[in-house]
Amino acid sequence: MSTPSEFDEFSPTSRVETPPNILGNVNSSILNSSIGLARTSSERDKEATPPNKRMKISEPEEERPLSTSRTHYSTNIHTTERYHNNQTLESKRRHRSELNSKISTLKTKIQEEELQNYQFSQKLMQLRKQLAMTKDQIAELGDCEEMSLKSLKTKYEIQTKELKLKHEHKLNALKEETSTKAKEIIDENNSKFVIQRMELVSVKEDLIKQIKLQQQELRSKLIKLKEDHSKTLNQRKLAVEESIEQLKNEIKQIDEETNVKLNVDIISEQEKLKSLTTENTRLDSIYKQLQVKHSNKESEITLLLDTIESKQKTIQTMKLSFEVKSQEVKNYLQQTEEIHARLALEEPKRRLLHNKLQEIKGNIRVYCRVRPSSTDEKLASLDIPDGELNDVAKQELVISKEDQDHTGTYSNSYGLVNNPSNANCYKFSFDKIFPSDSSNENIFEELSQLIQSSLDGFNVCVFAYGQTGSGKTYTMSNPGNGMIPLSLNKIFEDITELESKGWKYSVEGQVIEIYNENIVDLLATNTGAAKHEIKHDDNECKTTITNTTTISIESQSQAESILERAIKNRSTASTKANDRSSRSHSVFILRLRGENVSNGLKSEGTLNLVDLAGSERLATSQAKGDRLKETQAINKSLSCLGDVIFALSQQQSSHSSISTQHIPYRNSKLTYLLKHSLGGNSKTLMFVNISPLQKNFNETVNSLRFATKVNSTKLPTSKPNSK
Ligand SMILES: Nc1ncnc2c1ncn2[C@@H]1O[C@H](COP(=O)(O)OP(=O)(O)OP(=O)(O)O)[C@@H](O)[C@H]1O
Repeated sequence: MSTPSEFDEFSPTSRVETPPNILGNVNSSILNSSIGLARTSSERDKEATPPNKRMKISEPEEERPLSTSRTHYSTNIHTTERYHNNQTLESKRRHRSELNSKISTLKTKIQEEELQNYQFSQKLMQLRKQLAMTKDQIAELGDCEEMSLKSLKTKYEIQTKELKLKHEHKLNALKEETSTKAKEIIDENNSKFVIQRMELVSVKEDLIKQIKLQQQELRSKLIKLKEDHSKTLNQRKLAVEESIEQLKNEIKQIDEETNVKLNVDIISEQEKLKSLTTENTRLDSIYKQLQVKHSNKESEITLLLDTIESKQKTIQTMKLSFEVKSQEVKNYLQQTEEIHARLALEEPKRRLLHNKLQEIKGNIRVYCRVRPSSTDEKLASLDIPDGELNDVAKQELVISKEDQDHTGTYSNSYGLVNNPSNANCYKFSFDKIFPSDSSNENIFEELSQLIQSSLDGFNVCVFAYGQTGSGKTYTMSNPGNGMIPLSLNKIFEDITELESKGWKYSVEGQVIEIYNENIVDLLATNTGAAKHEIKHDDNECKTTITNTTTISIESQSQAESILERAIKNRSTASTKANDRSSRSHSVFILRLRGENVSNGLKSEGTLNLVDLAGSERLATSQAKGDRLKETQAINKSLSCLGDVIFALSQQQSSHSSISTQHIPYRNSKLTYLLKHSLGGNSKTLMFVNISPLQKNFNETVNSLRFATKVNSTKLPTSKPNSK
């Protein structure tokens, strides 16, 4: 793309706007002349020659091939084709004539153009000539200008010189004039100054006179002032002297007063000094006394030092004897260790003997416990004839519905048994009978041996049987001294004792409740109704309950808190189901696993502590609805318990060590759970709790009958779960 500046140089507008001055024409003529120099001579000739003479226009060339083609077609092509060809030829001819006319008009146009060009070139030449002329004129003008300039210069110089001269003349005249004027002025001023000076001198003299007068006045004034001042000074001096005198008098007075005071002080100080000297003499005497004491003490110290020396000697002798004693202790300890080792060796023997003793006592033991009465209600007659053992090593209990005066004890024998006519009089015999005044601790003495058996690897089952309110829970779970807390106490005591014999024990606990033949986990943290199934390993004589909480018990205190938790959970359930605790069996299961690191012996025993549901009969309880269902479930499970124990006794009486007799464990959840704690490898203790009240007589008799049935059973000789 061309820039506007390049384009504007040749545009018609730029030509119109350019002013037609001489310089512009000169430039264009110079331009044209330079262009003219660059052109060849032939080109210049062409420009000089008119275009119509120069151009040679040739005829159109289509004419010639048309005549040759026509002769060619006239011989070879068909007539119709020729007609068509003629037609086309005609149209082509017309077209050619049109074209020819167009060409001729174009030619005339070209000629016109060339003519115009020629005219333009002529004009250009004229302009070039004009330009050359103008150049010459300019040169002439330049020369003229130079000449005039020179003349002007000389003129200027002459005029300047003339002017300078004139100026100098004027200046000189002015100078002279000014100097005369100045002289005149100076002279004038000088005369004025002289006059003024004269005047001033006279003024000065006047002034000096005045000053002198004033000085005299001032001097006289000063003398007067000095006189006045000396007078006042004298007066003041006198006044000051007077005041000094006064002050001196005052000082004298003060001096006198101070002297008096000082005298008084000196007297008092002297008195003090006197008292101090007396004190000093007193202290002197004390010091003397102390010196005496000190000498006494010194003699005491020497005595003490002597005793210390003798004591040190005795310490020395004691040290020697201590060394001898410590050696003896070491020997004793060694002996103790040996004894312990021997004890560990003797332990299996001890276990065997202990078990034999338990067997002698009976693998099923029944203890009867009479609850104390707390009301004024009528009591039945209960007689425990002095607690003596009968010919089968049992204690007897005579019970009669006969009225008894409320004496609070049952130790009297009424001779009721000797009266066979008395239909309401019954005699029972058990392994042990605990009267109402027996404490839980007394009862536990009998149970503790079975705890030892459970640690030795036997399955032990402790029941509390009896009607509601007969004291089962009190016997089993009374906080602090129930059979369960005391058993736990005993277990942890024995475990620590057995540690010295090389035994290490682990204790696991579960607490469940059987209510309406359903198992409830009393240690569960969530209240969800998990299903519990009882499973047995008959080879290992082990029983497990699915989905129940098993807690590893490390200490007595932990065991107590577990028991508390179970009791709390049981009471919660009880509240929900209207005193359910009386109508459910609760079972505290303790698994005791022991291992002797010295001899590799292992033992595993289970201790089941069972608080059975109240055993009252349907007729007595007159239960209906849910209560009836509960009572039926209880009765069923309790009678199943009786059946199982009976079957076991039958098995025992057949003298068969191999289990051929069917034992109906499966008939109730309770018996099925206690399968391995009732038969075979087990020891059973049943507490039959009875009420002393006359109104409970029938239930008491029933309980005693059930207990008698159990007591008559002897389980086969058992072996511990030891490996
Ligand atoms: N030997 C006893 N000495 C003192 N109080 C006792 C004794 N035995 C029972 N009691 C008291 O008698 C009441 C009933 O006892 P307990 O609750 O133990 O009976 P229970 O047989 O467990 O009854 P339930 O079957 O309803 O659970 C309780 O208040 C208990 O403290």
